[in-house]
Amino acid sequence: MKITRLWLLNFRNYENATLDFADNNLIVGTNGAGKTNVLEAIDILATSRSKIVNGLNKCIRYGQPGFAINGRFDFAQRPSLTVALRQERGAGRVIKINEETLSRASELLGRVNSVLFLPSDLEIIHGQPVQRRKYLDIVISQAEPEYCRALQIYVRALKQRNELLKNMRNGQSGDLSVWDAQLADCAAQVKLKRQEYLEFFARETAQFYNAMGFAGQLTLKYKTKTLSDKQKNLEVLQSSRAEDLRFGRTHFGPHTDDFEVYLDENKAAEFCSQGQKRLISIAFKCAEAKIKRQKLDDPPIVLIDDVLLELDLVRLNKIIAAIAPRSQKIFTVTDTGRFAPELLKDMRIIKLENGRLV
Ligand SMILES: Nc1ncnc2c1ncn2[C@@H]1O[C@H](COP(=O)(O)OP(=O)(O)OP(=O)(O)O)[C@@H](O)[C@H]1O
Repeated sequence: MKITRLWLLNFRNYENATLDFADNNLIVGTNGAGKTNVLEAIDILATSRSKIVNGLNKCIRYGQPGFAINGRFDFAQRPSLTVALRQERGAGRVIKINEETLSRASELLGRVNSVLFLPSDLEIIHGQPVQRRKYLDIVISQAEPEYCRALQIYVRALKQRNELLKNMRNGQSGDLSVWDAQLADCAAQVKLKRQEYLEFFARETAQFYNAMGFAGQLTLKYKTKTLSDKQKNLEVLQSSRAEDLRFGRTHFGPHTDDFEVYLDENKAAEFCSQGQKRLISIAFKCAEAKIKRQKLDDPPIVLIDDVLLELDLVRLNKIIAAIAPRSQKIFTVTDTGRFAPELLKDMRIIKLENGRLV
């Protein structure tokens, strides 16, 4: 799929702008011109969230009551799609696909297929467990929207159980069994999917890392106590009630999962250089693109914010070819000098200045 037109109203530093895209695009502008904001907006149309800030209110142009983003997406084999997202300060999102309002934001998942490369992807390697879980959960949810539903039920049940544990700790009576049953079931579903996707990531990141021309064996370790069997999860939840009651929270379940990345048996977060971590995070994104290409049966739109540009051109070319041979690509750069003429040949150059096309 590809995005052909993006319209931004009061989004970040854009008052009102329309951008048209070709198959290969290079967004050029000085620091702060609004290049990343364009990629963020496209990614919001895919996930209904920002990967850069928590909460869409922060994306509203300063002093304005709300923003709107509108994207038109074309497919090789299907009719085009218009996705519109409007956010008013303090109110929820309204999302429309082809003018029809969605009742839940999660209905958007899987409709727009994109992969966003950001400098902050390094956090996959050395960030907190919650950031890795979030990354994995978003990828799986986009590829398999049913996963998102199991996860939402899990998160809601966990919140209710923790609430009840706190009340019971304060002397109120309560029955944990309803929440235990829901948690045990969803925990098994979440665990199985995370395991499946981490196995895929393990295989693919190792291959992409070596294909970029770097030596070393990349491996992943899924750190979880959650079990694939709901009955066994239920037994653990029941047997850990005393401890949960003492602390007023649930200790067991996929909300405590994590995964670690190793390069030649050394933990990447502690052992690897910044450059190596950057390359490993790029390998993750390449694997993500492959997952989406396979699961969603359509090459994802590849959005690359500066990050790959530290690499030499031979590697850059290799990566671009490996990520998505048939994908639409949108790069951002501060100047075109980094790009060899042969790479620039087929690119649409989009010049930006202070949130305006020039
Ligand atoms: N909510 C907002 N309202 C108005 N302007 C905003 C808002 N959020 C961010 N900005 C502005 O957007 C600009 C940053 O845009 P962006 O991150 O897209 O820049 P960039 O071109 O990618 O820069 P760099 O090359 O440094 O990464 C800054 O000038 C910032 O002040």
